[in-house]
Amino acid sequence: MAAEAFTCSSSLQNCYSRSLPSSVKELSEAPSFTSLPQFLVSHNPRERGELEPVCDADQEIPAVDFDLLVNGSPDQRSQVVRELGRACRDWGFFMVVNHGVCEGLTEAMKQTFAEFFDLTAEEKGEYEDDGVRVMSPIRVGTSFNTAVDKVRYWRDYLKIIVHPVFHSPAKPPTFRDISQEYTTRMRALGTEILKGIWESLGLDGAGMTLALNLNSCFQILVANLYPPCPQPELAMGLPPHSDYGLLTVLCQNGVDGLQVKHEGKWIPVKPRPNSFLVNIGDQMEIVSNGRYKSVLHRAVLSGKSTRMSIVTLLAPSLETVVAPAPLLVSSKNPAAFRGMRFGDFIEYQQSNRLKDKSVLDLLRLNARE
Ligand SMILES: O=C(O)CCC(=O)C(=O)O
Ligand SMILES: [Fe+2]
Repeated sequence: MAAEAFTCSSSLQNCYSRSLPSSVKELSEAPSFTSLPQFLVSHNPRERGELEPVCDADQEIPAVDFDLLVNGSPDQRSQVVRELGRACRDWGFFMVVNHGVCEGLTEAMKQTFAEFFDLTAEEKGEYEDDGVRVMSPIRVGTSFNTAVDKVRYWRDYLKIIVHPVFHSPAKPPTFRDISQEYTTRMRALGTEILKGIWESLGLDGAGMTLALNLNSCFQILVANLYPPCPQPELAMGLPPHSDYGLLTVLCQNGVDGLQVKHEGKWIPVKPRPNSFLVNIGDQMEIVSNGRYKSVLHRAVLSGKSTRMSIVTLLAPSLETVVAPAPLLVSSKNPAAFRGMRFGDFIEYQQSNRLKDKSVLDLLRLNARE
């Protein structure tokens, strides 16, 4: 496919109903598509002087034993809580092992997402993301937000708000049951991890649900699809960003691509069988008064394989005004952020370009960061 013909379609933007490629998946599958049109060139490491990844293994990434956290003796729990605290402080992300979520469920979730992405453009078009109604419960699209992106990222997505009200696309027929079970398990897992993190800050774990209105927490399920890219070094799946929630639980399909910034360097995170990767989000940085920082990460591409990641993001209810926990604020540690209603934070984050920690940065109260 000629780059020009593709470009003038203004495609990947509003063309699900037309006979043009409507996704990077479709584009990637076109036999004659061999080079990227300019609007998909989103990465030039030399120009940006970015640091290249330096580690080719992730053995240092902390692991947290979920079973010991919830079923261990009080001593074992205290030990895991301390490890959680260290992981949050030093890394902002960690692997969760012994989580008790059956592998069959995670595999079924990946499979049913793959079937969704295989639906026709017309079938998916019902949920097309217009980039403006960013709180629509089900959104399908490409890039991050095509209404504001300067360049297109090489990523197709399906985003579904699953709590406090559960939503599901009608197709494929298995989607509803599988996603309901998966998201319920993820919410339970995430809430227990949040409790451990809360305790590691010296706060009362039992008070967390009330403080963050977690009974009506905001939870979103996102599938990211990164098809093989003909020029992977010139494009990005997702640019460096932090996640907007309290924490994110991620599973991957076995293809490399996630990189996390740690001590100024990009570290590739190898998908580890039967584990979830958890990272701290912006709301946790705010409530912890900057003790636990949200972590920058990005998705790079493969020339050969399709990568899929499934993201569960947990956050306070939309009405919650998120501010530093009062017990973590003192004259020695003044509030580092001003409070903001979470619903306003997410709308702003989703309506603007994805760039580093730009939304959180707007709330900083002093320059000590
Ligand atoms: O694909 C990945 O591994 C990361 C996805 C991600 O960062 C996101 O959806 O926010
Ligand atoms: Fe992310």
